[in-house]
Amino acid sequence: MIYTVTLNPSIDYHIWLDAWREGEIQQAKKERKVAGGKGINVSKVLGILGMESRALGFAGGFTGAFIRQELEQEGIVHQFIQLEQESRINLKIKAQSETDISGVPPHIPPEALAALSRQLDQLTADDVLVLAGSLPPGVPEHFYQSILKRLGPRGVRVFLDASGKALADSLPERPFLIKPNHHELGELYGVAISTPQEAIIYGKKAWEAGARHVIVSMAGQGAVLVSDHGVYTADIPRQAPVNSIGAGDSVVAGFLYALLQGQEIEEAFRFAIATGSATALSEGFCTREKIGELIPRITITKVEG
Ligand SMILES: Nc1ncnc2c1ncn2[C@@H]1O[C@H](COP(=O)(O)OP(=O)(O)O)[C@@H](O)[C@H]1O
Ligand SMILES: O=P(O)(O)OC[C@H]1O[C@](O)(COP(=O)(O)O)[C@@H](O)[C@@H]1O
Repeated sequence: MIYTVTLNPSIDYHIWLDAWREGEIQQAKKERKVAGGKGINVSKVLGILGMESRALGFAGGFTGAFIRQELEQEGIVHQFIQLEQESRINLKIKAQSETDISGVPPHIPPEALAALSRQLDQLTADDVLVLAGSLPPGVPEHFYQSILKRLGPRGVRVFLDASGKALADSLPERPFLIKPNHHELGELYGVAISTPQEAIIYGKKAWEAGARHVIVSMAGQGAVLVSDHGVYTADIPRQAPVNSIGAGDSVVAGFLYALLQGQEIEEAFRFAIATGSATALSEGFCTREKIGELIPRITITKVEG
């Protein structure tokens, strides 16, 4: 079974304005409220691809009830631990440019954290675990690292989408995949990364530090992959994004799906990037049709190894 963990899920409240005008009352043109958070998005995209997963994490209040209900409507099995405090609401304002405001997260009490750890302790070598997204208050910064330490030696493959210290500390525990974007990878090494060549240099450092596959996503510039199988770049068709929310999560889901389908690394990377781009070029998430359309338009080049 694939388990996704979203410690800090949200209602993503997307709102479209003609233009952002500070200090004024404005009428929205359109709005959309969806269950969000990185692990949840991975479960949703796996669902679109026809692959079952189980969503874990914490959820509370009316926002938590909304998140659970939406997952049920989409046929995604979940086992969220109930919180007394409300899950957050993240605002995504689409005007001349996109502005994201992340809501205040709930505090996670120790007993909720212990309940999640008990769920994760049931996993075996047949399972894949996706740990994705920010850590709400109450969750120690080394939480992802400690899960990797416990489950890695049992043969559980862990896909990790984290940033900052939570990512840095996890690298020696050999996560199967990490997927920082170029800003997050730059932050990890205290540099600014703006080209695929630079992403390769620092992606290799993360690989040397222990991550077995490093996909550095670079929004409209595509991505690079550093792995035991070599170093690859993915060039994508240049187009203005329709929606970039969830594009990174779609890359993680696409890579996981393709590998479990038995695809070789190069084709799995192509599929992952097609999945990310299909989401970036759609209003909601990718569709199978859009992914199929994009696959032949993505150029994968093996640059080393
Ligand atoms: N403008 C775009 N055109 C085509 N694909 C895009 C665009 N923006 C993002 N993507 C796709 O989505 C992937 C993830 O985007 P990115 O913004 O790097 O991730 P994150 O959402 O984690 O910040 C990219 O590798 C690319 O495949
Ligand atoms: O847990 P974080 O890092 O605050 O991210 C949560 C936000 O990221 C998302 O999962 C989207 O992530 P990506 O755009 O990186 O794929 C949103 O649904 C959510 O609002």
